[in-house]
Amino acid sequence: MSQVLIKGLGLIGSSLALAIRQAHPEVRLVGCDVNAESLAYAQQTGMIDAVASDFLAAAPQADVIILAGPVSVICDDLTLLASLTLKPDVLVTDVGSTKQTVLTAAKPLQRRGVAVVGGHPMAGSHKSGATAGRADLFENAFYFLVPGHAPQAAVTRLQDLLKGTHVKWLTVTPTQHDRLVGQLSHLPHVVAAALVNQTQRALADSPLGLRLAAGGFKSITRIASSDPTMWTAILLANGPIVTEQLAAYQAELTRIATAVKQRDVTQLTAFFATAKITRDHLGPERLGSLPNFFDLFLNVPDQVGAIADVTARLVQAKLSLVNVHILEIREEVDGVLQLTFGDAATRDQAAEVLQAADYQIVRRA
Ligand SMILES: NC(=O)C1=CN([C@@H]2O[C@H](COP(=O)(O)OP(=O)(O)OC[C@H]3O[C@@H](n4cnc5c(N)ncnc54)[C@H](O)[C@@H]3O)[C@@H](O)[C@H]2O)C=CC1
Ligand SMILES: O=C(O)C(=O)Cc1ccc(O)cc1
Repeated sequence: MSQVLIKGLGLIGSSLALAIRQAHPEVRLVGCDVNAESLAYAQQTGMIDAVASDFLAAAPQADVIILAGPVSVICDDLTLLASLTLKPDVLVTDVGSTKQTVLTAAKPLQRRGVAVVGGHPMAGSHKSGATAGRADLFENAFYFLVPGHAPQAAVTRLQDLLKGTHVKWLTVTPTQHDRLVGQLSHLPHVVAAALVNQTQRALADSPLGLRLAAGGFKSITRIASSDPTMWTAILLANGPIVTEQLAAYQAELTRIATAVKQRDVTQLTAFFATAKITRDHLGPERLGSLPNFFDLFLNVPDQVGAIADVTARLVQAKLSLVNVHILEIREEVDGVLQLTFGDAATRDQAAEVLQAADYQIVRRA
C-alpha cells in the first residue's frame, strides 16, 4: 500500500488529504503538524490514517511527501529531507505560494536523485486550519506545476495522485510562476491589508468607524483576513518581484490622484471604464477561490434522526443552509456536523437556535 506523508494539515494540506482519499481510498495517509488540535481533528474525522509525531522518522517510510506548511517551513523541510535516506522512488512535492525559493531549496535533494515537483493550487481561502479543509476546494481551479528537473513520470504520478482535486494543470517555470502570482495574489493581499489598516486609522475617531463599511469595502478586503504568518513568509519569499509590482501599483495610484486633482474627466472615465471591461470578462467568483461561506461545527449524538432533528430546527427557524457535511459518525462515537451558511448572520442565528436545543457548537468559522 502506498504511503503519503503530508506535512502541514492546514487548509491546503487537509483539503489535499480529502481529495486523495476520495480518488485513492487505498492510499495510507499520514499527517504531521506542529498543531496538536489540527492533528486530532484530522484523525478523528478520518482525514488521515495515522499521525507522525517525528517528521524525520516518518519521511523515510513515505512514497510521496507533500509539504504544506508556510513557504519558509517548506524550504526548511526540503533542506532537512536532503539529509535523510528516503525511499529510492519517493516523490516530493509542495503547495507553497512561491516557487523560486522552494525550487532553490530543493536543489540538494534533487542532487541526491530525488524527484521534486513544485506545485501550487490557485485556490484557497482566507480561512486556515484543518477544519476549513474540503475535498472540493480546488475544483476547476488552476494548479501550477513546476517540475524543474523532475522526470515526466514523476509529474504524471503526482497528477494521478491528485486527480480527485479536479484541477486544471498548468506547467510553468519558477520565475514565470512568481511573477504571475505576485501580480494576481501577493500584491492584492498587500493592497487589501493596507486598505484595512489605513481605513482603521483614518476612522479611528469616528463613532461607528469601520462598522459602517458596505459590501464594496468588505469584498475588496476579504483577503485581509488571511493568516499573517503565511503571508509574511510569502512576501519575504517573493520580495524582489512584489516590491517591483507594488511600485507599479503606487504609480497607478499617483496617476489617478493627479487626474482627480486636475479634474480630468476624460482620464477618470477611461480609468474606470478600462477596469470595468477587464473585470466584467473575469468570469464567476467561484474560479480560483471559494465564495465566502460561513460554517458551524457541532457535535451530533450517534442516534437515529439526530441530523434530521438539526435540519428540522433550522427549517422551523427559516434559516437557509448552503451545505451539510457529516465529518464522521461511527457506531457509538458522536460525530461532527459541518453546517455551511451563506452569511455570518444566518450562521450565528443558527448557532443560537441549536444551542437553545442543547447542541454543542465545537467551532464557528
Ligand atoms: N490559504 C490558501 O488559500 C493557499 C495557501 N497556499 C500555500 O499552502 C501552504 C499552506 O497554507 P494553508 O494550508 O492555507 O495554511 P494553514 O495555516 O491553514 O496551514 C498550515 C499548517 O502548517 C502547520 N505548520 C506550520 N509550521 C509547521 C512546522 N514547522 N511543522 C509542521 N507543521 C507546521 C500549521 O500548524 C498549519 O496546520 C502555504 O505555503 C501557502 O502559501 C497555497 C494555495 C492557497
Ligand atoms: O482567498 C482567496 O481568494 C485567495 O487568494 C486564496 C489563495 C491564497 C494563496 C494562494 O497562493 C493562492 C490562493
